[in-house]
Amino acid sequence: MESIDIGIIGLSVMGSNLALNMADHGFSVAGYDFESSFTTQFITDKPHSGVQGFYDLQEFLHSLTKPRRVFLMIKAGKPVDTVIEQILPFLSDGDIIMDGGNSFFKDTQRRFTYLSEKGIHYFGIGVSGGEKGARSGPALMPGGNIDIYENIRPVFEAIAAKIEGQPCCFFIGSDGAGHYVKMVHNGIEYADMQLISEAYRLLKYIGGYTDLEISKIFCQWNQGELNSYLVGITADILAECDADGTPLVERIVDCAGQKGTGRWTSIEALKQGVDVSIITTACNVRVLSNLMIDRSKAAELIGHPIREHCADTNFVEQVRRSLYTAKIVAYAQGFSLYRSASIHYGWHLDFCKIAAIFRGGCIIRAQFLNRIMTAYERHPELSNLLFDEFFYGKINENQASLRDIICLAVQNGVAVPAFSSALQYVDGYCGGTIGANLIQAQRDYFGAHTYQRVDKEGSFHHEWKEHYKK
Ligand SMILES: NC(=O)C1=CN([C@@H]2O[C@H](COP(=O)(O)OP(=O)(O)OC[C@H]3O[C@@H](n4cnc5c(N)ncnc54)[C@H](OP(=O)(O)O)[C@@H]3O)[C@@H](O)[C@H]2O)C=CC1
Ligand SMILES: O=C(CO)[C@H](O)[C@H](O)COP(=O)(O)O
Repeated sequence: MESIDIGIIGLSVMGSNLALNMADHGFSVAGYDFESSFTTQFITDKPHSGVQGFYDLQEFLHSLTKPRRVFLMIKAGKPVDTVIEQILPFLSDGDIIMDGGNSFFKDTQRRFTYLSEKGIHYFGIGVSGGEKGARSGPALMPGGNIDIYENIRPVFEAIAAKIEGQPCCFFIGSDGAGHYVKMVHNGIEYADMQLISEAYRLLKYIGGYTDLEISKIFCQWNQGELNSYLVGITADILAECDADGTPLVERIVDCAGQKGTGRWTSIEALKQGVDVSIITTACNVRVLSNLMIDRSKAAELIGHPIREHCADTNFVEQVRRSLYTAKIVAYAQGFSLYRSASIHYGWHLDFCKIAAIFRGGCIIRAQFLNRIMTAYERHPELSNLLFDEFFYGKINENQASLRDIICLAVQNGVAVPAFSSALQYVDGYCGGTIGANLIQAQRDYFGAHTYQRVDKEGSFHHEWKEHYKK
């Protein structure tokens, strides 16, 4: 025994496919799942000479070469703590536990410290790419102790997606940095999906296009600057029909779940004082989508404009430009949060490398990540992507389309909260004053919170006539 390179606990969608990917790259893999039928299914449905299934936890851990490398690919949250406690008695000094699930980064920081004190090394590894990515090349975001990273680097670089020959995997930073980067990746994923969904609804309800026609439009868009995994799969999805020929998407309930990473991004951004309004909007839409009964009640009570198919010949192009522009803003917001977190947590995040690894394997892979890389290569300290010449150039080029499309949507009662949020961000950022002078005055009026002046340094309080009159 003691000869297997790496052990994976959790043989569901992700764990089983990552195990096969590792085995394809010449690593011997031990697989274990607390549900024995998963192990049986794993070794019978997907047999591989490099993979061995185990039914006994102790045997599984004893099969691993020391220092042991144990990769957890299980449900995030309490199960990770439970499994860590279950395996700890069988581990020795210097062994390595890696958590590849979507764990909250603060849990990863806590586990990192807890296990370090016990002589166990801990890595939080962001994994993106879903089932297919796990099998043939995900994007990987490892965070932990850089001195130990060399011990696991060969495995992860081997199995990661490759772009221009480079693995979509690099050491992100200490303790929870890898999971943080994955969390915001998912936040951006929520925003991107919501924007695409709004573009679809515009094309459908204002453009009057059928699902199949919209699939072709997305297919066309995927050939240009919007080229991305999510635009590509949207084209596929819209072309898919149910048994009777009805577009399948029409048969799917208008209600979407969330496991938490988008919401965490939004909460974290509020704590950091960073505006990620498009991500927050996308979370809110998922929340609203779940209020099915309330939504139908509201639809009966509150009148709605009659929708017209009022698109002109330029309409599709205007929606495309709007989607591209709003997408730029969403990524700019996500990367602003990286910047703030990098300073706050002392992670020294490399934004260019983060954009680079997102180009392959992951759900938000997109051609325009090359533009983000270029922007950070040009200006590593860029405080907001919108200050890069390519991106502000695109906003200048396309903002008229975004405004026109939002007006059309508002007039027709087609909700486009993420498109609107993108424009509000741009207008708030670039439109001169945003009304905070009046807010300062109000705070000083009711709470004597003081205000700052444009013509003098310092803090001032005013004896507001009406407030202080006897
Ligand atoms: N699916 C995806 O596209 C992606 C998922 N992830 C993350 O990867 C992780 C695994 O995802 P996925 O493969 O989809 O599977 P699930 O998120 O459905 O989790 C199922 C796995 O977690 C294990 N598990 C659940 N509860 C416990 C527990 N209390 N103790 C021990 N094990 C437990 C299950 O084991 P058992 O059979 O014993 O119940 C099973 O192996 C999750 O954290 C997920 O968020 C990351 C990227 C993409
Ligand atoms: O991490 C992922 C993709 O990158 C997972 O698919 C995740 O489950 C997506 O988040 P949610 O379930 O909240 O939509």
